Amino acid sequence: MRQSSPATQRPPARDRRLRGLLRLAGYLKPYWRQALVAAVALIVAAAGVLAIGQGLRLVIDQGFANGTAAALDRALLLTAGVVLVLAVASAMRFYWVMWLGERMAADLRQDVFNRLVALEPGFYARNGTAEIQSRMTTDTALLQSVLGSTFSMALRNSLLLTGTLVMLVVTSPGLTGLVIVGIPLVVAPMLIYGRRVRRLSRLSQDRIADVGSYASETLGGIETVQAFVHEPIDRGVFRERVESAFAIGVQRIRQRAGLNAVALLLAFGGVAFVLWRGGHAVLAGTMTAGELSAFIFYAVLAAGAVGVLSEVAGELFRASGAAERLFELLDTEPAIRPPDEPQPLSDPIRGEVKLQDVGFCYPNREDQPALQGLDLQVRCGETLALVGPSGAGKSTLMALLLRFYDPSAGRILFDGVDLRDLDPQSLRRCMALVAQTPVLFTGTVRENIRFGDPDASPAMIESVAEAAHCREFVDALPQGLDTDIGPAGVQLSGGQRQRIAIARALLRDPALLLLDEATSSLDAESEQQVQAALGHLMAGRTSIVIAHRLATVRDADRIAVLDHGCLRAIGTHDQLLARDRLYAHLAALQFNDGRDADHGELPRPAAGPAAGHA
Ligand SMILES: Nc1ncnc2c1ncn2[C@@H]1O[C@H](COP(=O)(O)OP(=O)(O)OP(=O)(O)O)[C@@H](O)[C@H]1O
Repeated sequence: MRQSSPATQRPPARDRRLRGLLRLAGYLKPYWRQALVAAVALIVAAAGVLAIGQGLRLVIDQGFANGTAAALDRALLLTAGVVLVLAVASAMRFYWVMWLGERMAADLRQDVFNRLVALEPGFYARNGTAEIQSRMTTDTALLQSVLGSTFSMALRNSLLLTGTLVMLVVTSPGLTGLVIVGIPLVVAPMLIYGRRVRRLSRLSQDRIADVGSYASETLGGIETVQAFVHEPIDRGVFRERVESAFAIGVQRIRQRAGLNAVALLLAFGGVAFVLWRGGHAVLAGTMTAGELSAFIFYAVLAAGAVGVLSEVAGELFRASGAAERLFELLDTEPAIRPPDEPQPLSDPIRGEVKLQDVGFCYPNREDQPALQGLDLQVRCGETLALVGPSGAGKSTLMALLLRFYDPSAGRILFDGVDLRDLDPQSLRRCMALVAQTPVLFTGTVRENIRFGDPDASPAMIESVAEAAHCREFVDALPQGLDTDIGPAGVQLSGGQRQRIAIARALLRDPALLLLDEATSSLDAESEQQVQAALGHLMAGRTSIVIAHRLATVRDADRIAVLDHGCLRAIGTHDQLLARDRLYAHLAALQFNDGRDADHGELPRPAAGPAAGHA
C-alpha cells in the first residue's frame, strides 16, 4: 500500500566516506573562537596524559631505582601537578567540544528546516512528507549525538595516538619498530570492516526512516485506519518493516563486534609481544625499568586509542551518511524561486487574474495534462465560481495561482504581471486560501486566527472572529479565544474549524481570495453560519471559488465549467443552463436530488469521459 521513496538522488556510494562530516566543518566557522579554545584544551589534555608516562618513568627510575624518598616525592609532586592540569584541560575540552557539537547540530537542524519550508508542495508530493520528516528527525538526532560525544572521542584519541607514537620513538626507537610494524596490522582489518559497517549503516538508516514514515502515516490517519479495521494489516506491514530494519541492524552489529574483537586482539597481542622483548632488554641492561614502564604505558595508550577509534569509526561513518542525507536536502533547490529582479506589485493591488493558454502537467505525469489551453480572466472584485467533475483540474488551477507550480505552457498574470516575474512571497501575501479541509495548527483559537497576520492587534482578532461567526462557539469554550484546540484543531467540529479558517483569511484581508468550499461535511445550521462568514469574507474582493453548492454558483458573477483540464464554458448560471450540457446535467442532478437548492451541493459525477459529457 504505502511505499518508501528516496528523497533525493544520491551520489554513488564509492566516494562518500567522511565527506559528509568534512562538509560539516563549514558549520564551525562562526564559532572559531570556541573551536580554538577546544583545540588548545584538547592539545593540553593530550599532552598531560603523555606527560604522565614521563612521570611514571621518573618515579620508577629516580624514586625506586635510586632509593631516595626525596626524589620519589618530587617525582610524585610533579606528576600530581600534571594530573591537575590534565583534569582542568579535560573538563575544558569536554565542555567546548560538546558545546560545539550541540551548536552545530542545532544550526544544521535549523538550516534543514528553513530549506524544507521553502520547498514547493510538489517536492513533498514526490518524496513523501513522512519520509522527509523522519529523515530530518533521525538524521539530526544521530548527528547531534555523534558531534556531541563520538566526534570528541575520535578527536581526542587521534591526537593521543599521534602523541603516543612520538613518545614511543622518544622512549625507545628500537621497540617502536615493533609497534610501527604492528599498527598497520591493526588498522588494515579496521578499514575493511569499517567499509562494510558504513554500507550497512546507510541501509539501516534507510530502513529506520521507512519504519518512521509508515508509523507517522498510520497514526496520522488513525481514524481511517480504525474505521476500516485496518490495524491487523498495518501491524503486519509494520512488523515486516521493523524486522527488516532489525535484520540490517544485526548485520551491522555483527560486523562491529568483529571489528572490535580483531582490533583489540591485535592491539593487546602487540603489547604483550613488546613487553616480552622489552623485558629481555631490561634484563640485558640496554633499557631502564622506568623506560620500559613508560613505553608500555604509551603502547597501552596507543592500543586503547586504536581500539576507541575502531569503535567510533563505524559511528562516524554512520554520521557521515546522515550528514550527507541532510546536505542532499539542503542542496535541493526549490523549483519555485523569486526572479533575480522581481517586478513590483501594482499599487493599489487590484487582484485581477488572467490565464493565457495555460497548460500544466504534474511532474510525475508528463503524459496526462491536468490543465490545457486555459484562457480565463477574473476581473477586479468579481466572484468566479469553478465547477466541474472530480479531476477536472479545479484544485490544480488554485495551486498554479498560488504558484506552487509553474504552468508547463502559457502564462498567468496577476494585475497584468506574469507570476514568474513576481516574488512568490509578495504574490502570496496578496492572497488567502480557505481550503476544503481547513488546516489548523496546535495552539489556541487566537493563535490560529493570528496565523493570517502575525502583527494583528487583539482588537482586530476579536473583530474578524466576530465577522466569521466564531463568537457563537468561542464564547462557549472554557477560555474563549485562548482555548487550546489540540493538534490540528481536533477538538473542534468541522464547521468550527472552517470558521476559524475564514477568520484567518479575513485577518489577512487579501486582494484575491481562493476558496475551496467545504460544505458537504456540515449540517444545515453550521453551513448557514459558514455561509454568513463567507459572505463577509468575499464582499468586495476578487474571489475564485471551487463551488460545491448551488447557492455559491447562483451568487457568483460568472461560472467557469472545467472538464478534463479544459475550460468548457463560462457564463452566469442561467446562461450556462441554457448553453452547456455538462452544467445543465450537473444542475439537473442537483434539482432531481430533491434537496434544497440553496443549501444543496453541486454533485460531482465520477471522473471519466462518460460522466463528464453525459
Ligand atoms: N500531485 C499530483 N500529482 C500528479 N497528478 C495529480 C496531482 N494532483 C492532482 N493530480 C491529477 O490532476 C488532475 C486534476 O486534479 P485536481 O485535483 O485539480 O482536480 P479537481 O477538479 O480539483 O478534483 P476534485 O473536485 O475531485 O478535487 C487529476 O487527474 C489528478 O489525478
